Parts: sequence; structure tokens; C-alpha cells
Amino acid sequence: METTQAVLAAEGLRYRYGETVALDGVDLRVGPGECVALLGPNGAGKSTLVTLAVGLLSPQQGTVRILGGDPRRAATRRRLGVAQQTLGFPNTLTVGELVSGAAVRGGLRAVAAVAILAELGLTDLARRRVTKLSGGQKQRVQLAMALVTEPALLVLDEPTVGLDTRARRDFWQILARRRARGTAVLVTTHLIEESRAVADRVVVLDRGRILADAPPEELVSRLPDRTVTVRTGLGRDGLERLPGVLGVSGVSGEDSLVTIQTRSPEDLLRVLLDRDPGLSELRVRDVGLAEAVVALTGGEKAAA
Ligand SMILES: Nc1ncnc2c1ncn2[C@@H]1O[C@H](COP(=O)(O)OP(=O)(O)OP(=O)(O)O)[C@@H](O)[C@H]1O
Repeated sequence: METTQAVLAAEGLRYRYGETVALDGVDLRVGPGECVALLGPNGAGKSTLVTLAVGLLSPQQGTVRILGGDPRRAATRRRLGVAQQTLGFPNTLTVGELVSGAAVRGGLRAVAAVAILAELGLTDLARRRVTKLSGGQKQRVQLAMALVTEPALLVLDEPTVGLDTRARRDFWQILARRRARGTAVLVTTHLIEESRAVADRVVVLDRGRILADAPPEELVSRLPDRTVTVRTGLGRDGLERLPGVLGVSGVSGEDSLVTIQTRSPEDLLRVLLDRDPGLSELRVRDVGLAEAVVALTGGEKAAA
């Protein structure tokens, strides 16, 4: 039973652009303090879902609610913080003007910007025009504008693209503090392993449908847990018949570098060494979230 009200609740969402079906019956809930990563290949419907969630599009079928309210209404939109790469800045404004403007639009006093500028390390840049910022600095300004109103839901579109390792770590730390205070986060990303580190749940979208909605570790555990990569003269037929083999990829001719999925690499290696004493370049590794998403969406695109 649901005990707390969902911050974001989408039910039966369908959306098409002419003949193109972008969302084909999507249900999604994000609770207070939860971080949900939205993954999927290009064209999966991620942006459409996010745009409906923030009230910039109206559902053709289904409903979307933010804390029970309609996101197309201004009062509901005030509970949202949005950072989308496609949103441009008015070039004539300074960092301070942009963030204090966001505070005022959210019903706060302009001075509310001071604390968030400090938290994001932007105080020294407050008088600088946005045109004179680096890509990473612009990302931080977007985040400051999204956070200044203490939103109930943060919607972030590829927020760490272009950030270096330290900036990325700082970014997730800032979000962790907000989440501890109850802010929910919906983040679209192609950085699959990053979602594994920061998200409570990963939602895999493909061709407008949700293929999986689960904690990242559960997604990974649905797959064979190891891959063995090896250079071998054994052909595909021989490899596929070996005990415990679940899949083989990369066979391109004699002495190919092949990747074999298995639940039991130890047993597989014993047999491989027996059949091909010339075997070389052996590597065994865990399946990552990237493979889990690729397997679910059935294509290489999702891992890009
Ligand atoms: N304005 C539009 N007009 C027509 N078709 C559109 C429009 N916006 C999106 N689409 C189509 O709807 C589908 C879903 O697109 P959407 O942008 O939601 O996917 P996405 O998962 O965000 O993709 P990406 O990872 O490439 O940003 C795609 O087939 C896309 O071509």
C-alpha cells in the first residue's frame, strides 16, 4: 500500500506526434526523496515524458500529477525545478540576475539566490554574463535556478554532461542533501553506470513503453552475471554448445575475440582450455548496467 503521496504520478500516458507514437501507455511514480533515472535509446520517449511531467505538453491520453496537482497550472509548476539542456539563457543577463529572477518567479525574494549561489560555488561568478561562462559553469547556473525555490521535484535532463569528475561528484552531493530533505529527482541520462551509483530506481523506456522499472542492482541481476572475453579458434557453433553458455558475440572468423555470457565462468574456462589450448587474452567481468539496458532494449544504441 502507498502510504505517502507520490510527488510525480503519471498514469496511462499516451502521446503521438502525427503518426509517430512517442509514449504508448506509461505509468510512473516518484516518491519524496527518491531519485529515478530514465534511460533508453534515442527516440525512446524520454523527453516527451519529461515535457509532459513539467506541464509544457498536455497528455493526449492519461494523466500526470505533481503532488496531486496539474503541472499545466502555474501553482503546481512552482513546486518543480527544471534543468534542461535545451533551455537557453537570455544572453544579456548575469548569473546573479538569472538566479534571483528564478527565485522571484517562484514567489521568493531575490535575496534567496545568495545561499544557492554559495552552495554551488557560483558567488564569484554572480556578476558575470552567462555568455562568458564555460559549459560546466552554465550547467551549475541551471541547477541553481532549478534549486532556488526548494522544489518538491527536480527534473534534470542529462545534467552531468560536460562536467568533470569533481564537478560531477559535487553535483550528486548537492542533490543528496536535497533528497535527504524530501526533494524527488527525475533524471534522464545516457550515463548508465552513473545511474547505477545514484539512482534508487532505473526506468528503461523504449519505443514509448516502460521495459523495466527497478532498482539498478535488480536490473543487473536479471542478466547472466559474468562475461568471459577470450581470443579463440573455436567457432560459434562449438562455443554455443559449451556448458552454461547463454550467448556468444563477436565471432568474426578464425581466432576471433569473442564475448561469452555465462552464469558459471569457472566451468566454462575449464572446458574452453581443454578444447583450445591456444586460447589467449582472457578477461572475466561482471555485467554492467549498460549491458542490462542494452539487453532490455535489444540494441547497442542504449549503451551509447
Ligand atoms: N516535435 C516532434 N515532432 C515529431 N516527432 C517528434 C517530436 N518530438 C519527438 N518526436 C518523435 O517522438 C519519439 C520520441 O522522441 P523523444 O524526443 O521523446 O525521445 P528521447 O528518448 O528523448 O530521445 P533522445 O535520447 O534522442 O533525446 C521519436 O520518434 C521522435 O522522433
